[in-house]
Order: sequence, then C-alpha cells, then structure tokens
Amino acid sequence: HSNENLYQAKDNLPDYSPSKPTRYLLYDVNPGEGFNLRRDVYMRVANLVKFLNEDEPWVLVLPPWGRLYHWQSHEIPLQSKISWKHFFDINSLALHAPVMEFEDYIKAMGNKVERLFYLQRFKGGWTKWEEKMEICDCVEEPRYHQLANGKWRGQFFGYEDFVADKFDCMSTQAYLLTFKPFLMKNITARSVFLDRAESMIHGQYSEWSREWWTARRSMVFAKPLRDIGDKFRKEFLDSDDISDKTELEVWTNMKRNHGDAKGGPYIALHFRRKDYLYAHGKEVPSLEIAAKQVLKYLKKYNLKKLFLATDAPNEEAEEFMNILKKSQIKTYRYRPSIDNLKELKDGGVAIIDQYICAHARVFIGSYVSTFTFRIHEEREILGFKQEATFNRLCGDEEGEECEQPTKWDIKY
Ligand SMILES: C[C@@H]1O[C@H](OP(=O)(O)OP(=O)(O)OC[C@H]2O[C@@H](n3cnc4c(=O)[nH]c(N)nc43)[C@H](O)[C@@H]2O)[C@@H](O)[C@H](O)[C@@H]1O
Repeated sequence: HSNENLYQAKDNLPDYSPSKPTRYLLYDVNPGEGFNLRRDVYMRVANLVKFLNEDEPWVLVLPPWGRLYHWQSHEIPLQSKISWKHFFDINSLALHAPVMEFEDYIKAMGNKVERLFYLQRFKGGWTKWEEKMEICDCVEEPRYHQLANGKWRGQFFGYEDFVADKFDCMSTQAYLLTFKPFLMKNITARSVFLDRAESMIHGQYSEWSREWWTARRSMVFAKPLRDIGDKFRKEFLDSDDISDKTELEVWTNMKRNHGDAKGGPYIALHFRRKDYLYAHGKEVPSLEIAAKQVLKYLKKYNLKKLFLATDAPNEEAEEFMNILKKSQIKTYRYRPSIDNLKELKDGGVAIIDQYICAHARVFIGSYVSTFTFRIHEEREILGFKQEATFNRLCGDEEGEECEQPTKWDIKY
C-alpha cells in the first residue's frame, strides 16, 4: 500500500498476506436518487468493504458526486466529478474502511474496471424472502453498451474514457454480507463495479444497527464546511461548541449519552418543499400552518431565533419568514454568495444547512426526508435528548398531533 492517495488508518487494518494483491470495489447508484439516500448506500458498501478486509485487502473507490436532480443552481457550471473530500473528511471515512477517490483509482489502475455488474431484481419479483443472487439476462434495457472493441461504455460519472472489460446483469435479493463470498470466491477480477448498489440490503436492522452506526459515525463532514457552519453559528446564532456542549472528537473515541449536548439557543427547521409537495403533499404543511407549529416550539423552549434550512424557492422562503416576523421571530438562513456557491456547490450548502440544524437546541424536520434523517443521526452522535431531535412538521389535514418520527437510537 505505498500509494499515498490511498487513505487508510493503519491500525484499523488486519495484516494482509503479501500474496493477496489489493482489490478494488467501485459502485454507483440509480441516477434518480438524491444526495442523502446515496449517503445511506455508502454506509452499506463501506461495511461490505470492511467485512471483505477481514479476509482480503479491498479498497472502496468513492463514486464522484454530480448531476443530481436536486442540484439546481444554474448560476454555477454543471456540478459533476466532485470528489468526496469536498464534502466529507476522508481520514474519518478511512478509519472505518480503506477508501480512495475515483481520480486516484484511475491513476493507479487506468481508465477501466475488469468486471461490471448491474444489480437488478429477479424477473417476476418474489413471494417469499430468500437470499439469492444470479448472473442472468438483463430484466430491463441496461444503461451500458458494447463498443466495437468489446469493451463496455456507460455513464461512469461523466468520465468519457472509462470502460469495463466485461459486463453482466445480476439479479440479487441479498444482504450485503452475501456479496462477500461472491466477490472473494466466484470472481477473481482485481476491480469490480457494482451498479445500482442501492439494491444491496444492509441486514436486519435490529442485529445490524451497531454496524450501521459505526459506518455512519465515520461520515464526518469536511472541515472547511464545518468551519463555515461554525462561523455562521457564532455570528448569528450565539452558538459555539463549548457553550453548546457539542465538541467533536475523533469519531472512534466519541461516545455521548442522550442529554450531553445542549445545542445553541435557536430552533432549526428543515422544511422540505419543491418535489416533496407532490411526493408527500398530505404531510407537507402550508406556510401558515408550518409557521404556527414553529411558534409553538419556540414558545415551549422559550427561544426567539429560528434557523431555516429549505429547498424552497426564495420567494416562498421569504414569505414564510415574513409570517414569522409578525410574531417577532427572526429567521436565519445560510445564503452563500455566488463565489462561495461556486466553491461549495449545492451539496456543500446542503451540508452546511444540515450541520447548523444538527447544532440547534431543538430540531424540527420534514416527513420521511432522508435529508432530515441524516440530521437526526448527526444529533444522535452529538448526544442530544431525543425529544429535541425527533420532531416533524405535520400536514394541514393531519393536525398537530400527527405521528412523530421513529427514534433511531445510536448504537456503539
Ligand atoms: C421526493 C424524494 O425526495 C428525496 O429527497 P430527500 O429524502 O428529502 O433528501 P435528498 O435525497 O438529500 O434530496 C433532497 C435534496 O434537495 C436539496 N435540499 C433539500 N432540503 C434542503 C435544505 O434544507 N437545504 C439545502 N441547501 N438543500 C436542500 C439538497 O440538494 C438535497 O440533497 C429524494 O432523494 C428523492 O429522489 C425524491 O426526490
């Protein structure tokens, strides 16, 4: 492992037998999926690589970010080929499983992968759950095509020269651990690409939540994004880690109890709008009713400031803030300049929003939004009381007593 671009925590890795060369696992996700579901898929693939490393040296190649449906800022150039270090702290990821950026993989192994598998369902679906996987005909038209030279081309994150030597569709209905014997025994390729990796199932959550949380805890946000979040907290929200009791440690040493964290003197709201109005209309309140609910929380916790994270168009956000203003509530939003936006990109801004939400005294989220879920988890890691975290806005028709989010306990 002399490659300096391979981030790995040395004391986290077993002694490899020198006879086993490093193998590489690459993956991608259904193009329609958003940023925060992709983060969940990462946790599964990272755990697969972690378990592979118990027997063989494997490195997880991080799929570049880009071309996500929700990244709609047109003021900045096409957002693609963004490396992971832009959003996450790579050294923290590497304390969980060996990882490397895609660009570094290309430098080491060239513009190709040996085997490419397109994960798909079984034809005809299933009636009873049983674990199985099988290389077979493609159920749907795959998003890869063969070139005259026999190699396979596909989207590959916008890397136009990248190819696969061999392509197969593979029907799977399996937990991630079942992929381990397949990768170790059934195939010998040094590099393997799993597309549609979201179909890989983590494992039964009750038994597996510790493993899931370990991977989750390693997903620390990149330092420059945390710094911007901290600056905003200090400047506008009277919030800092010492008074809020939210100091970060290296995640492997960090273990907090519910109630250890206090949070800054503000309430944070993640108000998902746009496509959510169509996808979950019943559970998304009108601006008026949302403001009413927020006021109730502010009163209950005796707070005056609201931090608003939202994907709403600007005019809609302004309208919402004006409603609250009538009740003397000042609402803050993180709004980067165009230059900052160019640097941070939509994904960086989303993370700063999540980071600030994670540090609030009380958080209110949006119904079944993975953006909200990742904030819940961040707050579990920091050690907030659960009643300060697992709250959501209720839809107008649902009434104020609507069912609140499931408490997703951190496990160490
Ligand atoms: C309806 C479904 O919603 C699912 O989204 P959901 O789980 O909320 O969460 P995500 O998968 O992250 O997708 C939502 C995206 O919208 C932007 N976004 C949403 N809320 C905010 C916010 O408060 N601040 C900022 N800065 N950006 C926000 C951001 O780019 C984020 O990644 C999608 O994954 C599905 O594909 C589908 O569209």
